[in-house]
Amino acid sequence: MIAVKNLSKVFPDGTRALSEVNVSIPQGDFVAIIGLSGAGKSTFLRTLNRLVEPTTGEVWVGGVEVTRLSRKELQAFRRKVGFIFQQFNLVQRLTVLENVLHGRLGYLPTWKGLLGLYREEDTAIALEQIRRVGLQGKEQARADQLSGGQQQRVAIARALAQEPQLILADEPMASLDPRLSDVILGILKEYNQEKGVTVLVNIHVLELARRYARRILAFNRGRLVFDGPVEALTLEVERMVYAGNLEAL
Ligand SMILES: Nc1ncnc2c1ncn2[C@@H]1O[C@H](COP(=O)(O)OP(=O)(O)OP(=O)(O)O)[C@@H](O)[C@H]1O
Repeated sequence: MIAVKNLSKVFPDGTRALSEVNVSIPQGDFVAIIGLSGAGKSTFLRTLNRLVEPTTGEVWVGGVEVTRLSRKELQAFRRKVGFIFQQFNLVQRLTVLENVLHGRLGYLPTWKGLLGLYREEDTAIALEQIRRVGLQGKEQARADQLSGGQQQRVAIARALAQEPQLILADEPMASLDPRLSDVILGILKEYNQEKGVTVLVNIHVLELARRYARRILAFNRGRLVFDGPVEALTLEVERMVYAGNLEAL
């Protein structure tokens, strides 16, 4: 369960990216976050694990007040949150397996992580996630030898290897061929259904949001303007979400 209360973010240059956002999301939901470019989608997602520090308000995840955690506690919390970036964020010179094993670092003492002293169990989990994303046989390939779609699948496998309670994905298809969107969202959806792990994903293509999500959060200029099941996303609501820039659809 995620609960966000009166969340606002004003960046140091004065840009107000989020205004008084209130929302609660039950465990196991699959949520698409939509809105025009600059609406605050990415900022919202990042405040949930404090990659962006909120200016005011509270974020609760699974009964923990994330906004009150110390640096050390935050580190432990992030172990349970898989974050998938638009630009993959892999270590290019390392292999697929080594990158996915990084998802296990939070489970090891730092010195063992630095020396790459993973347990058998960590390797088994990493290999299982590599299979899940369909990259078996590529374990020893270097990340920089892979296509963009394959690299994003490695990034997803790394996030899943964390055995996360929550997955946050910031437009994970945005830098890929549109035909790969179904592959990426399909993997996240399957994991969500199988494990009951909550997934929040920023999607700017409305049709994809409709197809995969159970619930939609829509932002417009930093305000949450719609929060409901996908069936309630009528044309009227769409107009409000994309107000002032309908041609962007
Ligand atoms: N570090 C920052 N400093 C100042 N302003 C920022 C910063 N990051 C984001 N913003 C601004 O905050 C607002 C919300 O940005 P955000 O990236 O959350 O939007 P978005 O909906 O994710 O857009 P996109 O779909 O283009 O990624 C925008 O006006 C953006 O320019």
